Amino acid sequence: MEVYLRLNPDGIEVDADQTITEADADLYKDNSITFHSNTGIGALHSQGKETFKFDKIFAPTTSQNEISSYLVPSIVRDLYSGINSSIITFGSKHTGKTYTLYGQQGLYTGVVPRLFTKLFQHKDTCDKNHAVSFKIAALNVLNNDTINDIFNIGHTLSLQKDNVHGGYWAKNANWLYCHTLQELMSLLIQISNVTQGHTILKLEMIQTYISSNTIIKSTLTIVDLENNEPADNKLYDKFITMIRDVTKRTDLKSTLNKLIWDSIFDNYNTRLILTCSLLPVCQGDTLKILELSKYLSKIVKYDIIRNRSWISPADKYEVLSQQTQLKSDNYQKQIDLLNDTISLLESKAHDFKKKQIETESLITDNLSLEAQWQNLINNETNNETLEIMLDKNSTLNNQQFQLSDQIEANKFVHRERNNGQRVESDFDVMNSKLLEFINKQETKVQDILNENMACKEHLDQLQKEYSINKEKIRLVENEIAPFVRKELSQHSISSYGTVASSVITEESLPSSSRNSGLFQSSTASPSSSSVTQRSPNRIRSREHSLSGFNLQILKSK
Ligand SMILES: Nc1ncnc2c1ncn2[C@@H]1O[C@H](COP(=O)(O)OP(=O)(O)OP(=O)(O)O)[C@@H](O)[C@H]1O
Repeated sequence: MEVYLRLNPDGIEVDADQTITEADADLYKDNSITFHSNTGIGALHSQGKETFKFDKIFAPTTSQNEISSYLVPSIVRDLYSGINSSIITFGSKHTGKTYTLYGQQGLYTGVVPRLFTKLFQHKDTCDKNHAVSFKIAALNVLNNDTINDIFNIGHTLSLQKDNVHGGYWAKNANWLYCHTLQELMSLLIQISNVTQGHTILKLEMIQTYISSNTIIKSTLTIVDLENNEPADNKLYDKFITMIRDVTKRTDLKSTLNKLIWDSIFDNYNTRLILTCSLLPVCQGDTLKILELSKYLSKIVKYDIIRNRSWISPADKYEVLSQQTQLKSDNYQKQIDLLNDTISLLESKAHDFKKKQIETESLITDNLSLEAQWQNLINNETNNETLEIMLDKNSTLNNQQFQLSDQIEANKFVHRERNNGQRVESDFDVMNSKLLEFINKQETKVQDILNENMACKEHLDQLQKEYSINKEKIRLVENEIAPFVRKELSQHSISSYGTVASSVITEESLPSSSRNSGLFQSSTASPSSSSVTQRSPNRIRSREHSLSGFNLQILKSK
């Protein structure tokens, strides 16, 4: 942090008796002010002669151009180097804080508009590879600690921690992009028209180096602290308390303190401009401001640097450029690694998919086997079928073994027949021989079957005739014989056997036996004579004689 003092020109031209004169103080010597103990501020100071040192004292006659020429170039350089910068004005009432920052209303010739102009001028000199853009947000912090968004009037904002940039900022504050200097200037006018309480303005600068794919962000924070309160009131104490709290890292309570503390201490290159007046009526306030500077120089110069909270622009630039180089070096390596990892993962995924399909098919097979097994357990018929199948299978196996044994045996026989010489029989030859053998066997079987069929037909015929003859005998015995016996008894025929056969004619039978069909095939087969064991010729002659005999019986009646 650099601490500057700007003295207000009020009273410079008034009567020498009423102003601090060269005689009262060694003004601006080596950027310090020394008061003599007997007059003016020196008289107020209890310890008499006192010297207050600053990084720079801007005399009452310092013009806006001079102070800007001193401050602006270093701030532009910082911002383009990626270093955050802040300008804070603090001082007695109406001593030129706003005037220093923004200038006289309507003219805007203060440090800030000049700084903005220089930033845009520098942007125009950047090459095509180096793109620069700006965005701006502006807040008013009132004495009751409420925050108003200047770009969204009427909206009170709450505070939130800025985890990206550090410190605190207003939640949902409006950020407006500015593509031209004119846009930025018109926003500056808008800000100055609604200033109320403490005004905090943030300009974020984003630089993109397209070829190296690097983005550098830097922020400019401008704080115009209001001091409407009497000199002995608390703003000085509040300010000192804030600085003390921040350096001691104790919790900050006030919204204002939270909003500005990182602009002062957290990696910001801070320019604190203290303003005061040399008018006799302001001497009490001026003394407080001067003492403040003394306090600041003590704390800031030692504590902040010792805590390494502040990094010098050169160090920060070095770190940034090293990081950028490291990033680009590692970039390709990271891509290669990622590609390797991706292909490894893909192959693993492929393997896994394959295994998964195999497992699924195994599971399906198992389920089907299980179902079959369950089915077999549940169904006894199937069990029996299975047993039969197993039996058949084992029989088949036995036969196969037997066949192979036979083949082996054949080979052996074959070798034997070749006088013990080792002759390998080709399986095909063996097979065809076997087939030939089987065919022959089959033909034989077929012949036997045909013969059997013929025999069977003959047998059936014989059986049929046998049963017809048997029926005839039954008929003779049961129905015809009694009738014949009756006739014989009536005509005294002595021999039953000879007469019985002579009376068998259709007309002589009882009506129940006439259509029985017994006589239809009586002459069909020579075998029918087997019943009486007589030749066919003899039967024919007997019939002839029987019909004459029948006539005789009827005549005798
Ligand atoms: N160095 C200067 N040269 C010429 N005029 C100045 C200078 N400083 C301040 N003034 C004038 O003094 C008046 C008060 O200045 P300014 O409003 O900037 O004070 P301030 O400290 O911001 O006041 P406040 O405490 O009310 O915020 C303005 O009219 C301004 O133009």
